[in-house]
Amino acid sequence: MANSKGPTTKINYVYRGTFIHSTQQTPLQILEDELLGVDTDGKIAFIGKAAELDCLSQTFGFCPSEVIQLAQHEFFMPGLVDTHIHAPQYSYAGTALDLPLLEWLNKYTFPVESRFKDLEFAQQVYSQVVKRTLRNGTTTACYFATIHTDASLLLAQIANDFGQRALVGKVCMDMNNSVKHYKETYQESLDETSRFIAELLNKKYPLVRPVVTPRFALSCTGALMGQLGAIAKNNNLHIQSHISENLEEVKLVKELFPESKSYTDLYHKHNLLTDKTVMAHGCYLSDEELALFRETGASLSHCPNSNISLYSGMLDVRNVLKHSVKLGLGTDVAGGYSASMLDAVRRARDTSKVLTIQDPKYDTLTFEEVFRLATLGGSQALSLDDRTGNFEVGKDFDALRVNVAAADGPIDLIKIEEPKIILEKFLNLGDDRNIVEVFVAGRKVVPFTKE
Ligand SMILES: O=c1[nH]c(=O)c2nc[nH]c2[nH]1
Ligand SMILES: [Zn+2]
Repeated sequence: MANSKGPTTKINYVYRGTFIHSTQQTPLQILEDELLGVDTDGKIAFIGKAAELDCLSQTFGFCPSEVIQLAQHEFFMPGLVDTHIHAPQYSYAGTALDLPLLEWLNKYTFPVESRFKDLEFAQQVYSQVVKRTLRNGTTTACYFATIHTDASLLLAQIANDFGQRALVGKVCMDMNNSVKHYKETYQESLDETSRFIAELLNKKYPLVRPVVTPRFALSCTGALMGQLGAIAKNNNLHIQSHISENLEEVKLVKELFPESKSYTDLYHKHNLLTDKTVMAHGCYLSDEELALFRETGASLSHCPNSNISLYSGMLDVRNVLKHSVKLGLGTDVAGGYSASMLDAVRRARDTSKVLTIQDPKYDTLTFEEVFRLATLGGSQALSLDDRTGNFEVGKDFDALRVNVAAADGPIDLIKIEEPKIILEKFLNLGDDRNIVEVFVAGRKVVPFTKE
């Protein structure tokens, strides 16, 4: 509906066609033959019926002849939100999928991440991952970088240059017994985290923010976790980490921190669970732990490709939702082998179906619900839902223009289909060839204007 207050800024452009998004009330709202106007600040100024064109054009001061009409098989959907992705690991995505988490970290991840001291290497990989994810419709990404401050700042700069909304974390780890050169001292970790935050905030990038990033409990001393919690609190920052991904990890955390009631309690004691915290995985959380997530407002990132690829486990998403814990989807590159959030959508559905195979009474997630997790759910999990996640008036226009019938694309349509079918086909069969334009905060960022 139109903004009753009328225009405060000028309209930059108006699209006419089908808009599909989720709301708190419904996982799938299909708006057919609608008009959506974006103002010069990149915000959604109005959304209303095309039949009201004359009225809207007068209220918002745009010219009806400048309205851009979507084609038959096109629609707009909100940008995809990747709530958990390791940018440096993109360098080996699609390989190294033969080991469970802890062995995988020691054999592949830590040696590769240690190379990001080299800024030229970082520049190459970070440009690739930002471009690849944007092209695949990730308008918001929550990135882990490495322990290297300057390379992490470079990732933030690249995201800003390409116009991606991003949270960027310099990884903190003062414990690593297997790859000894890939860790910091307690003091280095704190000093470099403070430098990272100060330098990144000083850049005043409009869409890129720092996120405090203790890697996980097995990489951080209690003292470091506690201080990182304090830094996040003092600067009102996001926090990200991993939790309860793999049974061996859970067992070791219990042995290393016997005074804590649970893995979740350990993070809670160190001030790491806030309403701006996102924890990846959570496959083995108890109901009591989920209740603590709910109480603190912390969220989970479900990374189904990674959970299968690293033999970790399967998250019971239905139970997480039942506990009213905020939840988004993540690719978790490179434990997850695909950088595309469309893959995360498919794997989330597959995992839910496997749970139903194991227990036929299990209530499988619908494609509509998974669509919501990949968009609005992700924005809620990152506490960015006041800015993005769906097509509410006042939010930034973060959107994908999708053409399911794109020439040379992966989808064959036999006949004209209704929008719901078209969305389902795109989610299950589509790829970047179907994503003809990507907008972040109203700016067209795909196709790229620079290489
Ligand atoms: O999937 C994961 N990827 C990682 O890099 C990592 N580090 C700790 N725990 C982790 N889990
Ligand atoms: Zn991860």
